[in-house]
Amino acid sequence: MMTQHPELTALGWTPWLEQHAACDPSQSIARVAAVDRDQLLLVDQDGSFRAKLAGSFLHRHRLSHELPCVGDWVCLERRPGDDFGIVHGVIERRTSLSRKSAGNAVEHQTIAANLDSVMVVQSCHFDFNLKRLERYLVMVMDGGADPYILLTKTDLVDPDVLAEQLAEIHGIGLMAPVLTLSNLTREGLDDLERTLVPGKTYCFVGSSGVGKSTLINHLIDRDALETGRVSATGEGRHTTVRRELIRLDGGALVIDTPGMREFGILGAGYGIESNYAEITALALGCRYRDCTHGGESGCAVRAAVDANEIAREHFESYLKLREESDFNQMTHAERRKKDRDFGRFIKSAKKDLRDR
Ligand SMILES: Nc1nc2c(ncn2[C@@H]2O[C@H](COP(=O)(O)OP(=O)(O)OP(=O)(O)O)[C@@H](O)[C@H]2O)c(=O)[nH]1
Ligand SMILES: [Zn+2]
Repeated sequence: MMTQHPELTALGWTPWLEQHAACDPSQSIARVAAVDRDQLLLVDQDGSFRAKLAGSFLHRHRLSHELPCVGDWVCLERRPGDDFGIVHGVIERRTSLSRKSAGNAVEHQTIAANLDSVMVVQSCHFDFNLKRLERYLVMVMDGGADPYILLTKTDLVDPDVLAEQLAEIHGIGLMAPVLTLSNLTREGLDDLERTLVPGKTYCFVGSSGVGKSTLINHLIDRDALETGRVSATGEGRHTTVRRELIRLDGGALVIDTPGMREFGILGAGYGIESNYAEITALALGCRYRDCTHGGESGCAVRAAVDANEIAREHFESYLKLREESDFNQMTHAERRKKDRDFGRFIKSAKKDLRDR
């Protein structure tokens, strides 16, 4: 049954989610604002409330990435007078940001879901590093969100240094929009705020100390910070859950989780792009964000292979690895289907390469 939920638009609800939601007509929809062990803090048009996962849901979903994370949308049952909502399902994620658990290819942890854009933050003072920037951009794009590059602490470097860094970013063909700012002088803060679209969801990733917290504090005013803390008394105990999905005064949504902060360190061991840095860097220059390099127009990777700037075998092994990586991130049903489709695609991509 198709229902519209205009009341949820301000929280990030979209037609795509509407199409992919498979909630029971008796269930309502809410977004996950924080996860606190076995409890969830949810928000809907009426405000925030707590919820727990239905036993049947836990029984069916044992992998960590199948459990709700901040930014997820869930189907729930909520009876008047109940302290807790009961979550019966997680609505398919449009995008996500995840990291692999060490030593396990299938098990990976989703840090945040349904992000529209991810701002990859580097400080132009000491922290600036193109290779690491590429790695972050690839991780963001792998999860389906649009990347932005944000250089902070512009007050600490000469304008020449900043100009040189911008030239380097453009020089390797990165297509993500670049913003610069100083949390100290607040120069560039207005530009960033203008970039944030109401109803869209953002997060900031980057190494520790680049100024993410300072920036988010600038974006949120004190009032929002206070209301962001939700206290609730239930079952004789008092809990305070720090809300990680924040709605700014301008209407944009920002996800700020501790997991996001660690993302930089833990994400660094990520596999594919370290060996295929040139390819993934080139991929950022492809016309389509979701380019598979399988023959789309404006494909920067194919162009480089054709120009012999990248060895064909190298490209083929990249495709192979990419296939495995994508495969690992899918559900079992998706896998059975994609296994066949992607097999055909790889075959035709290879044949295509040989035929040239
Ligand atoms: N000069 C200058 N200092 C800044 C700027 N932004 C942040 N800082 C300082 O840099 C230090 C680290 O800033 P944070 O906001 O805590 O950095 P973070 O990225 O949130 O770090 P984690 O919370 O560890 O991930 C603090 O002492 C800030 O005051 C800036 O634009 N210019
Ligand atoms: Zn391409």
